[in-house]
Amino acid sequence: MIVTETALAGAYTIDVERHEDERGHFGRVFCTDEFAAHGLHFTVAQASLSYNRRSGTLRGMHFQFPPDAETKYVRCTRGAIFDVIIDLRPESPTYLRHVSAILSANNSRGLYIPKRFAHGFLTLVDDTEVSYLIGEAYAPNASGGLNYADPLLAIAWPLPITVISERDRNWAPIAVDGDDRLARMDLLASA
Ligand SMILES: Cc1cn([C@H]2C[C@H](O)[C@@H](COP(=O)(O)OP(=O)(O)O[C@H]3O[C@@H](C)C(=O)[C@@H](O)[C@H]3O)O2)c(=O)[nH]c1=O
Repeated sequence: MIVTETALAGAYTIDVERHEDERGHFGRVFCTDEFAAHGLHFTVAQASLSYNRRSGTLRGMHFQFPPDAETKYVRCTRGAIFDVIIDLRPESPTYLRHVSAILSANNSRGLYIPKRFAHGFLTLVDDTEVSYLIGEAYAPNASGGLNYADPLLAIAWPLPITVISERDRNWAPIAVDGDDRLARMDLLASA
C-alpha cells in the first residue's frame, strides 16, 4: 500500500500496489501493521455500502459529534466519486480547510478520514458504489452536517448537483459569529 498524508494532518490517501497478471490484479487495501507504521491504529467496528443510481448525486457533508466521532476509511468500488473531507478540529492549523480526491473503481484509491472531520462525495458516473470501514459504532443522535454549498467552505464541485436528500440540501451555512456545531468539535468535547 502507498500511504500518503494529505494536506490535512491525520488524513491519508491509500493506494493499492497492484500485483498484475493475465487474470487481472491483486493488492492489499488494509493492513493493521502498515497502518500502525504510519501511526494509524484503526480497528473496524462496522462496514457500510452506499449505492448511488445517478451521476450528480451528493451525500454530505456529514460528521458525528464527539464523543461519538467516527474514523472512516472510504473506497469507491464501482464507478467514481469526487470525495471531500473538511477539517473540523478547532485546534488544527488547517481548521475548516478541505481536501478532495477522485476515488474510483479504476484507481482503487482509498481515503482514511480521522475523527472530527466532515465527509461528503459527489458521484461522477451512474451506478456508483462507495464502501466504508468505520472505526466506531453508529450513534444516530450524534450526526451533524454542513452545507455542501457553504461559501465559507468554497468547495469546487466538478459537476452540477442533481440528486441530494432534503436533509443535506438544508444544512445551515456556518455562522461566523459562533456556530454550535463547530463549538462541539473541540478536544474537551471529544475527551
Ligand atoms: C450513516 C448511517 C445511516 N444509517 C441509516 C439512517 C438512515 O435511515 C439511512 C440513510 O442514512 P443517511 O441518509 O445518513 O445516509 P448517507 O447520506 O449516505 O450518510 C453517509 O454519508 C456519507 C457522506 C458519510 O460520510 C457516511 O458516514 C454517512 O454519513 O441509513 C445507519 O443505519 N447507519 C449509519 O451508519
